[in-house]
Amino acid sequence: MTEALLDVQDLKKYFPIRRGVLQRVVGQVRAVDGITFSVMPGETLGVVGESGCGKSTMARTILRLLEPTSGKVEFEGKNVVGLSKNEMRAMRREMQIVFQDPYASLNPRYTIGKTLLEPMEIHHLHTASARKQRVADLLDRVGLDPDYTNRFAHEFSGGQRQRIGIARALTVNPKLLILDEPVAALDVSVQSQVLNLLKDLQDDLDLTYIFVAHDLSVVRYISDRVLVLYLGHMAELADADEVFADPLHPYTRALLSAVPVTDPDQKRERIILKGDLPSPANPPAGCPFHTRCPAAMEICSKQVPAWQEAKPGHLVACHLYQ
Ligand SMILES: Nc1ncnc2c1ncn2[C@@H]1O[C@H](COP(=O)(O)OP(=O)(O)OP(=O)(O)O)[C@@H](O)[C@H]1O
Repeated sequence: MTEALLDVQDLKKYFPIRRGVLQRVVGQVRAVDGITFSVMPGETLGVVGESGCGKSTMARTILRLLEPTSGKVEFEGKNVVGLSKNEMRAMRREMQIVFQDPYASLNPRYTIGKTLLEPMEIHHLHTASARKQRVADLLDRVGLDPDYTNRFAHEFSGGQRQRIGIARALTVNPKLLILDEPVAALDVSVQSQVLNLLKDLQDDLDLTYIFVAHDLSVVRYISDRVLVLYLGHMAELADADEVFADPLHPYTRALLSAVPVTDPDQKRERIILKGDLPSPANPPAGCPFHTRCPAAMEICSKQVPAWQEAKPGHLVACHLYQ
C-alpha cells in the first residue's frame, strides 16, 4: 500500500488569551482542536469551512510557521514537530505554502527575479547561472513572460501576482503545496485560469496539494477528497464527489445549500444557519455545531460525537449516525 505523504494526528493549536499589566494567561482560543487526516502522494485534499473555523491556523501549524500546541505532523514518516530550526529549514523545501494575498506576501522592494532567486539562495540550490535559468523557466511555466524579471510586484495584476507566488513556491522543488485560499482574491474568470494552472502543474510535477478555501465550488473542481472543518474540529471527510452527492453532516449540508447550481432540477433548498460561529475561546459543550444545527438532539449538547466511518471511506462526527 502507498504510504501517506503527510499524516496529521490530533493536531491542536491554542492561542493564549492574556490580560492585565502582567499579561496573565486567562484563557485560550482553541483555533485547531484535534485534527487528524492524511494526504496521499499526488492527491488534493480540499479543506473547507466558514471564516474563523481554523483553516489558516491549521495550514500554518502543519508547516510550523505556528508552533503546534500538541499533536503529530509526519511528512514522509518523519514527525516535523520537535525538529530543530535547521532540520525544519530543510523540511520546508519539501512543503511550501501559497497565500491568499500574493501582494502582501511579495516583497514590494524586490524585483520578481530577486523574489524567485531568494528561496534557492537560502537553500543553497544550484549555481548562480542555473538559478537564473530556473527563474526564467518557472516564469514561463506559470504563464508569465521570462523578461518580466526586472519588474516589481505592483506592476502585475492580481492573477499574475498569484502566478508569481506559485512560481516562488516551486523554486525549491517541493512535494507538497499548501494553498491557503489561493484564488479567493481573484475575479471568477482569473480564478479558473489559476485553478487550471494548478492542475497542470500538479500533473507535470507530481505535486500533492492541501487546498484551503471557503468556496465549495472551487474546492469541488480541484479536490480528490474534502475535509470540512467547524470551530477547529473535523465535521466530515470523504471523496469530493461523495461529499457533494451525499453530504452527511448538517453543517456540510448548510454549506452546500449556498453553492449555486447550474441544473435547476438539482436545486437545493437553502439552509440558513442561525447565529454566528461561536467563539473558539468559549466553545459549546458536546458537539461544537449543536448551537446552530437544524437537526440538533438532546444528546448533542452533552456528548462530543465520535469520528466514525458512516459509509466506506466517508467519515463524519455527528450523533445522527451513531
Ligand atoms: N494569533 C492569534 N491569536 C489569537 N487568536 C487567533 C490567532 N490567529 C487566529 N486566531 C483565531 O483562531 C480562530 C481560527 O482562525 P483562522 O484564521 O485559522 O480561521 P480561518 O478558517 O482560516 O478563517 P479565514 O478564512 O477568515 O482566514 C479564529 O477565531 C481566530 O480569531
